[in-house]
Amino acid sequence: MSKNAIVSFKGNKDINAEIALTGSKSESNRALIISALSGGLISVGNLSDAVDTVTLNNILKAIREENDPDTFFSVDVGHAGTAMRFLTAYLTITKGMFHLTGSGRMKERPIKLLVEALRELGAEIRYAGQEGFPPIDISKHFAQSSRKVKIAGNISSQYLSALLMVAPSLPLGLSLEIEGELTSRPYLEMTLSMLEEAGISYKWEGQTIHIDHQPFESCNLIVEPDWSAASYWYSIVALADHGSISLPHLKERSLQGDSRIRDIMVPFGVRTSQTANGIALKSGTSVAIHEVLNLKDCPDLAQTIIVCAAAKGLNLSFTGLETLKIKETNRVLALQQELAKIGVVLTEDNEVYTLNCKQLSFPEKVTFATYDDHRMAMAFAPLSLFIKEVEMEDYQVVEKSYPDFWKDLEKAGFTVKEI
Ligand SMILES: O=C(O)C1=C[C@@H](OP(=O)(O)O)[C@@H](O)[C@H](O)C1
Ligand SMILES: C=C(OP(=O)(O)O)C(=O)O
Repeated sequence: MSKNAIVSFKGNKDINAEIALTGSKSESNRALIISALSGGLISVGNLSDAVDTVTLNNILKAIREENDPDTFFSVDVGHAGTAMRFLTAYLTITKGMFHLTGSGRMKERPIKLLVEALRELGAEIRYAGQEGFPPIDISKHFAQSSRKVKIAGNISSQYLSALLMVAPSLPLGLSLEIEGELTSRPYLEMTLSMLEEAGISYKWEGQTIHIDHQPFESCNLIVEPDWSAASYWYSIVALADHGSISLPHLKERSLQGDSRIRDIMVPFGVRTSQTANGIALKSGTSVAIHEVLNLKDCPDLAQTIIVCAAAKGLNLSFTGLETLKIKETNRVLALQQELAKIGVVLTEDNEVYTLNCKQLSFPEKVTFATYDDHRMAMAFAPLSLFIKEVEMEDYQVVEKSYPDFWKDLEKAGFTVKEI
């Protein structure tokens, strides 16, 4: 049974705290797959506490412990998109027969392009439900028939990352041609950097990435703290009267594209400095933003930035939000519905999304729905700096990527009471 919580902030809006963020969910899930592919040669440090990572880790362990290739294995990833996509490719080349499924929402998140690419390489995969969507059945037979595969880049970079991680283990290697524009590019670059750290060489020529069949090298993949989680602290500092937050171990130069939050938040009045121990955020002066913000490279920051801009009454425009519709929920619709509760309208016109904050107002109490989406809860929580009582529905939803989010808010002076 899901539970709600009342989130509030009393006193002056002066915030001062040190917050130790959990490891990046994206880096962790790649590290787990790469380690599994290396046959244990590669170890992983500072793994994320995210439920998505715990789920993937448990699945990989259970598969490793089962050594009868004729056992039919049923695997449930819950809400974890990367786990679904990465496992689809990983299980294709793993001995055994697998039924791969997930939550109700996962069955609405497309997987067709990845399945088609794997079939082209020689995989036998069947849809066990609706064509193009999980659940899928993966047979034990895989004989690579081709090295080349083409895939559209505009739906999800996770398909490409999934293919690239298994590439060194494919007998013929892989030449992956990206068709059209590429969404979430930093995530693809993260995959290649982590493969490189694991001893894998690649060539990126024009639209094609080539990886030959090659062995992994022994190493320890250390996961950095999660920059997407850091984004909620940027929002809090941007909305507080005075904010000073230190985030240990976070590095400005990061594999994570969401580290762009640092530059995006400068005009929102948040200054970042590198310290001996990590980074420090401080509130400063805001400046007007005239350009349209393109979030194609960092879709997971969209909710943080849009809600923060709305609360500041900024009529900003955004592009690059198309993939938000196929994430944990239709995030565009969810934002529209919840922003309406503070009088803000988010319109969509030909892939340009614009905030209209003319009627912005903060009622004494607002109940926000979270749509099974951790980022809805975390993006709207900072509004408790303006709204006396924020009731957050199904507040534990944050555990997907940042289980300690509410505890950390309490450290910074917020009150979080389960009801
Ligand atoms: O590869 C990854 O770790 C991720 C890629 C992105 O997805 P898309 O490539 O589907 O945009 C991002 O939204 C997701 O949270 C994590
Ligand atoms: C989209 C996300 O995750 P996934 O696609 O891995 O479910 C997210 O964490 O915002």
